Amino acid sequence: MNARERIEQHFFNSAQLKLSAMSSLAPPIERAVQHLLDSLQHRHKILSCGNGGSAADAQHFASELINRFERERPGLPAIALTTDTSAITSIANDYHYDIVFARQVEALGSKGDLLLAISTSGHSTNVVRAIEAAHTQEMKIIALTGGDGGKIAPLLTAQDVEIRVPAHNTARIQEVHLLVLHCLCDLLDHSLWPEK
Ligand SMILES: O=C(CO)[C@@H](O)[C@H](O)[C@H](O)[C@H](O)COP(=O)(O)O
Ligand SMILES: [Zn+2]
Repeated sequence: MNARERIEQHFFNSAQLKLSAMSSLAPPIERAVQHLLDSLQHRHKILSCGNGGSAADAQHFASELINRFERERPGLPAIALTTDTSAITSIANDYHYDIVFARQVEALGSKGDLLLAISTSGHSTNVVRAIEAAHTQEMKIIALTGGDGGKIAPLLTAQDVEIRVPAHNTARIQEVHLLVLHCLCDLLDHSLWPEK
């Protein structure tokens, strides 16, 4: 394949996955919005985490809540657990990288808050540990996963929501995760501030 063909293949595969995943992902996305609304309407907050590209997604979502998505509205409470390099480096240095998010969940999370946990494989140990810590704090989970859901899927309870992209390629899964996050932002805006 030449460069042009490779580019076209990426566009095609990404678009095809998004369309084929639409009907299976819409119901868990709707449930996730209900969880977000429940937390935000009761003045609780959203914590988000992930590694690599998913760290960027966790920050992307938190910034869209704190600042804005497409509509003028008040800021919403969200904290990306990927941004405080002093906290992350000291936790990893003094204890272990596996608990960089869990420690922050213990410190910042409380009952009624939500954890947005993002892992394309479902196998990142620090995300798994964050979910366990969130359950201890009586927080619900919205998990964005892929593949077979990895170690995250069996950890989730009936109170949680898993939005699992039916694919195995990390980049393709991330591309759908970003679309899911934008759906969540849009639905939140339209539920909390309906057009008059
Ligand atoms: O963005 C990419 C690949 O597209 C990478 O940075 C990727 O996020 C990293 O390898 C992550 O460590 C993968 O973690 P996970 O999605 O399996 O939890
Ligand atoms: Zn990436």
